[in-house]
Amino acid sequence: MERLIILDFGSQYTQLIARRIRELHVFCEIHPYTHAPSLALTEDIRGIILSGSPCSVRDEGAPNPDLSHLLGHVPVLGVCYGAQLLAQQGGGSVLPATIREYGRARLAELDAASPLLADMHADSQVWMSHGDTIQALPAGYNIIASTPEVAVAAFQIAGQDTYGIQFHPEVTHSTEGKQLLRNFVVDICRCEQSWTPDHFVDSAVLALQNTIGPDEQVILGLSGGVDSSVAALLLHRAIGPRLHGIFVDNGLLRQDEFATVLKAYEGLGLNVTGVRAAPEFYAALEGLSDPEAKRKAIGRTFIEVFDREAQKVEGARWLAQGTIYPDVIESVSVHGSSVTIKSHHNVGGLPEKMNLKIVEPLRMLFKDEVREVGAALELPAEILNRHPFPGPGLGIRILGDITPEKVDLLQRADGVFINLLKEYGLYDKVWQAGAMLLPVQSVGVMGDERTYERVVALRAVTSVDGMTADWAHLPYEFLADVSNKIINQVRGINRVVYDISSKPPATIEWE
Ligand SMILES: Nc1ncnc2c1ncn2[C@@H]1O[C@H](COP(=O)(O)OP(=O)(O)OP(=O)(O)O)[C@@H](O)[C@H]1O
Ligand SMILES: O=c1[nH]c(=O)c2[nH+]cn([C@@H]3O[C@H](COP(=O)(O)O)[C@@H](O)[C@H]3O)c2[nH]1
Ligand SMILES: NC(=O)CC[C@H](N)C(=O)O
Ligand SMILES: [Mg+2]
Repeated sequence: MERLIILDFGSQYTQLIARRIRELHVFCEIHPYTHAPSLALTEDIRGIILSGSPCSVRDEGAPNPDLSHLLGHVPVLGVCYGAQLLAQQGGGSVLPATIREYGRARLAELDAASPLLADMHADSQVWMSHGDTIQALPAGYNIIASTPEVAVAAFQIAGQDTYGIQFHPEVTHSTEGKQLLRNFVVDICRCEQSWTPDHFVDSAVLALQNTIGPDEQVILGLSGGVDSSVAALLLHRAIGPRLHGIFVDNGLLRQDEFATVLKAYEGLGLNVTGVRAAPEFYAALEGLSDPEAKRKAIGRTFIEVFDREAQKVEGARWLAQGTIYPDVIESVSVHGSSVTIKSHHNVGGLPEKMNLKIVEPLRMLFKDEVREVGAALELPAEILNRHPFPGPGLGIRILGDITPEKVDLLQRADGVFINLLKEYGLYDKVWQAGAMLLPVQSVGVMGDERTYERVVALRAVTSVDGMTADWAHLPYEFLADVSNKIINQVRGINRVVYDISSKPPATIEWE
């Protein structure tokens, strides 16, 4: 299958480049830049993109992999740091800019004959984010675009399909960025744009059949969420009854979720076992209030439960999970220099004693892509459109330590919120919603009596892929209604607040 490789130098925009390429129906993979020297140019690799970086090429120890076996043999596009690196490796000079450029700039001159810039305009708005600038290009490197501030806004190495650009085509604020990427991917790399959800299904099923031995059984953690359900349908198509789904009641699910989810799976012909393990999770969480400690305890207990269940299935060799790309990105840094935001419960790896290998068919997909694949597999709408719900569940929505009483309180408040969103026809308009139980008590007056009870924060966001999000601008009448119903119906809560933070700087979950 044709693909592009993005070599990641640690830019915050690397994933965005991947998304933009995939929007062009071309598959691409992100690899840490350290893979560059050993990258073998097989026929399926149609082009390479070098990402930006928080480093400066002038820093000692800055990423500086050997690219000589790639340049001239396959189309290469260097973006920002990638462009600076190409210039410096060729013998040009990169220096701190007198004016650092962050944000909007306009191209002033543009070589209309360059295939990279075809159908772009000379005054095109581009987005910049750099402190270094390419002062001098090596011989044989030709400028193809400039801005009033930066002479080398784009260049090409003569006689090669090697390009460098100082601006970021992947952000939507670069108004013709998509055109530039299309020019590179379609005209220069000659990709066929054949990567569609149906194509993904076929190749994923084939890959699973090749990976999983003919007598091997697979255990799959199923949650009722869209990721694991889509993974289940793919695996089911690949290996049929050798797939064994396990849905764990970790005591941190939503109101009535255990029963409703098991029922939804009955209709899909999947073989799913429900395992009630709430006491085990509560025991593991006892006394813990630090968010990362709680996440790790929950992750560990999940593994213990899966392990026990796997031992009941003869021939079980694999543990499948619905891990998707953002889970991976936010939990593990690509090469040690970017920070861990949160440890997602499902990416910690397995203890060796478990003797199971991990299979994650959706590991390279973004959420909206998973939904497209789910639609191609005819996953019922109730699961397909379900809001994401994190594996650690209410455990990371109860700030501080977890007790069954707090879980019960939050389940009821959350239930009121979600049901009302559905009643008002707002559920499908927001990307994710839920309630958080705060470790705060406040004074109220109910029926002329003083109360001193808990606060619930409601969170609803709009998003495309969960990587960035805005708070949902829910109607005031709705907020008034939900606040009133929670306070009247859920004893123990006397105050409701609405979270109006975007991501970044906040995250969607509070822990
Ligand atoms: N209660 C559970 N029982 C079994 N496995 C679970 C449970 N919760 C989560 N998992 C496993 O962890 C993975 C990651 O969870 P995550 O919440 O990211 O995905 P999801 O639940 O499938 O989809 P969504 O993000 O839409 O909720 C799941 O795909 C599933 O394999
Ligand atoms: O399966 C999961 N295991 C986790 O540990 C986890 N933590 C966050 N999330 C979900 O990921 C998305 C982004 O969440 P944050 O903005 O809070 O990082 C949101 O959709 C969150 O609900 C998780 N999902
Ligand atoms: N966005 C980037 O790649 C920045 C590269 C380098 N850190 C600079 O400031 O010039
Ligand atoms: Mg989930």
